[in-house]
Amino acid sequence: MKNGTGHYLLIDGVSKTFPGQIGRERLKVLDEINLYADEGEIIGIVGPSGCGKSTLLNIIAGFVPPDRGRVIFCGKHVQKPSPERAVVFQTAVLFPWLTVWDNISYGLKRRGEKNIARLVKRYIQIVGLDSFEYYYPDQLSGGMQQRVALARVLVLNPRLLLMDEPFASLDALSRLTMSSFYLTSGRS
Ligand SMILES: Nc1ncnc2c1ncn2[C@@H]1O[C@H](COP(=O)(O)OP(=O)(O)OP(=O)(O)O)[C@@H](O)[C@H]1O
Repeated sequence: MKNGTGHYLLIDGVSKTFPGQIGRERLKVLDEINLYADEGEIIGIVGPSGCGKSTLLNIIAGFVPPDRGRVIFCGKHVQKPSPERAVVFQTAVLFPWLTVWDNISYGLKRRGEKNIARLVKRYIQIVGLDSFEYYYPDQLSGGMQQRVALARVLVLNPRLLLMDEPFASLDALSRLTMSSFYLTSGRS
């Protein structure tokens, strides 16, 4: 879908500073960032540690506001988080008191989705956790937890998927599998 600006996602002159150390001036992290993406596009943002990649992602997600500039997604000014813009973090953020199955079905239930069991089963299979449906997060390895986090987000079929080095805790083989899976995954 295009919007009034002609872009699916538009990052328009986004700047961000953070307080510096006591007595120092503010830390300029993002300076007039412009970027746009069309539907279906995959964009990777690379840069040295501390250059502001996560900060930009957090602004697109609506977790933090920019000092200047704006983010427009599907014609709407981003001002807060939305399930339309899902985020997978570097380390998995799961509900520790819920099983794999319940972590993945949580968002679907809240949304009142039908066919929850079919969808959850499918995504558990895709991320290769078939025999672990009833395990709790602390019974899984870091990479397995990350796969649950990915399935939990993808099952909701978000319009925008923001990933902050989500495969960092996976081994090379799992990383390959996960990348190809997420590129080809789509609700049917
Ligand atoms: N809440 C905050 N308060 C103060 N400074 C912050 C805050 N968040 C980020 N920063 C600073 O902003 C700069 C950019 O951080 P950010 O996490 O965006 O970098 P990054 O490019 O994602 O780094 P990495 O690749 O190491 O994860 C860093 O200097 C960091 O210290």
